[in-house]
Amino acid sequence: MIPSGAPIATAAQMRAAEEAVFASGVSQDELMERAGAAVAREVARFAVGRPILILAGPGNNGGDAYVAARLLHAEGHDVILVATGAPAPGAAERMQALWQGPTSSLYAARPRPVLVDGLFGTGMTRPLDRGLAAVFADLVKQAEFVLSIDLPSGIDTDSGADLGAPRGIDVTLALGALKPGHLLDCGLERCGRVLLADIGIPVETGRRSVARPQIETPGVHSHKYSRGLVAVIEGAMPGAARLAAQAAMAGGAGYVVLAGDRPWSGGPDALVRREVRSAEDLTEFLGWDRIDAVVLGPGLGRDRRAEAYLRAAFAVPKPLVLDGDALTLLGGDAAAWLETRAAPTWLTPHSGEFDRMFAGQGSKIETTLAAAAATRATIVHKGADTVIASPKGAVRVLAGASPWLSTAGTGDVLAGLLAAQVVQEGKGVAPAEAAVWLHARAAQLAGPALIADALLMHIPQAVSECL
Ligand SMILES: NC(=O)C1=CN([C@@H]2O[C@H](COP(=O)(O)OP(=O)(O)OC[C@H]3O[C@@H](n4cnc5c(N)ncnc54)[C@H](OP(=O)(O)O)[C@@H]3O)[C@@H](O)[C@H]2O)[C@@H](O)CC1
Ligand SMILES: Nc1ncnc2c1ncn2[C@@H]1O[C@H](COP(=O)(O)OP(=O)(O)O)[C@@H](O)[C@H]1O
Ligand SMILES: [K+]
Repeated sequence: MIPSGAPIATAAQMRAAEEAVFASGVSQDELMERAGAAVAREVARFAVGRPILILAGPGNNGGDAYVAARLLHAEGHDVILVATGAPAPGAAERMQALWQGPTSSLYAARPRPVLVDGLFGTGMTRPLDRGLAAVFADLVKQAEFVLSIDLPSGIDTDSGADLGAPRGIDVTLALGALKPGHLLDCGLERCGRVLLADIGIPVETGRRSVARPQIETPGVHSHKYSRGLVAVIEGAMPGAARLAAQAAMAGGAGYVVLAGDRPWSGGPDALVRREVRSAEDLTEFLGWDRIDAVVLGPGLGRDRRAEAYLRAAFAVPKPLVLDGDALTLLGGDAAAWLETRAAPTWLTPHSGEFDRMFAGQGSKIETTLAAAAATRATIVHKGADTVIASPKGAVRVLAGASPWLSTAGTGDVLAGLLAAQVVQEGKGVAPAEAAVWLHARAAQLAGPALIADALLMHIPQAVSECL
């Protein structure tokens, strides 16, 4: 579990925020005392009297560990400290000097029921030494409860890449802000439950974890058109567009039209069908001024007709949600295509589609931000770590959604939900954040072994939790 609506800061942003705190007159020792006290509080809560082993590395993460050890020891806990190297001069060294309890060397350390990992935090620069990684993993395996200070040692702060972190950490206590490493890639599965400690470091950032949205109940003056009309375009695999259309309905659009030429008798009667057989038909239909947003791509196909539909949709100055095959058709030319658009666009690629469209290096947050800037579109880069990025640099991340979402059609549901939020919420990351939250919540309500169709019936419950 990840705290929602919390700031996300890189190692460099964290360092800058700490520097600002020091400049305001707070000493490094004072900040470390706060961090260590936050750690001691959580460890005491979870240890409930069991013996504690604390690992302290050579940097400030180790400094936090020395403070926590001292405070826990002073409270009467049974604490043994393992120092993995002499601390660098500065606050960490001073905190080490204040530790007066029992100390063990790493290789002589015996496992204890409670383990505190203060080896490395935001200063991890390279993979863990193999010997250290093995001992650390063994101590984790044999502990009953493990808490990592700030980040699991062996997770890259900015990307979540695996630098040798063990499995089995129960709680990670993030200090001051979440880091990308709590949310992305391997970090997502190694942190356990993430808690956030406020240690008085204000972090100014437009990057946050996804939060539950606020959704307006329709008012007395609302009517179906004022709540927004979503047009979903059918293609070669019509089931995908049907899922998107039904998700748009459940997500609160006032009117949903499914445009295509496939017979379908099974859908809700409230879903309006419009016959569209060709790109000319589509252009004519999309000229209807009642349409507030268009969804194109789920099950579209990649043939000539699909490409002609894509051109027709691009020519219309309406908010556009592009998913699935539409993204594959754009491919590496996405930025050039999107340059031609005046109305806002949302792209919802999974990582395969994203990689076909964009090159780029760095964390999932950095590559998604770069793609948003290049295309001037808001991008929902899906996966177990879903990253939303806007061209203006806003970022939202949702990590830890139900892994049962990894089944065909759930992305189509997200595209429809997104369009429903676009017609209600407007621009940028807000509708994407709302859609991603509703999608994840519906998946949680649907439970294990869900299929995409089952998500649909749980969307209203998810919406009701946002009113
Ligand atoms: N700033 C503050 O006052 C506050 C900071 N806070 C705390 O500080 C943490 C950040 O501290 P930090 O910057 O000192 O980095 P940290 O993670 O302890 O490690 C750096 C040391 O590890 C070394 N090293 C790196 N990778 C390695 C590897 N694989 N294997 C072996 N060695 C490796 C690296 O060596 P180098 O790369 O320089 O060779 C360096 O010696 C942060 O997460 C939070 O817990 C809070 O107390 C609030 C106040
Ligand atoms: N392991 C996972 N954990 C959490 N969410 C996942 C996981 N795998 C996929 N998802 C989510 O499921 C959806 C799948 O979308 P997509 O791959 O486009 O499927 P489709 O095209 O079949 O509809 C996305 O919202 C994605 O974020
Ligand atoms: K750590």
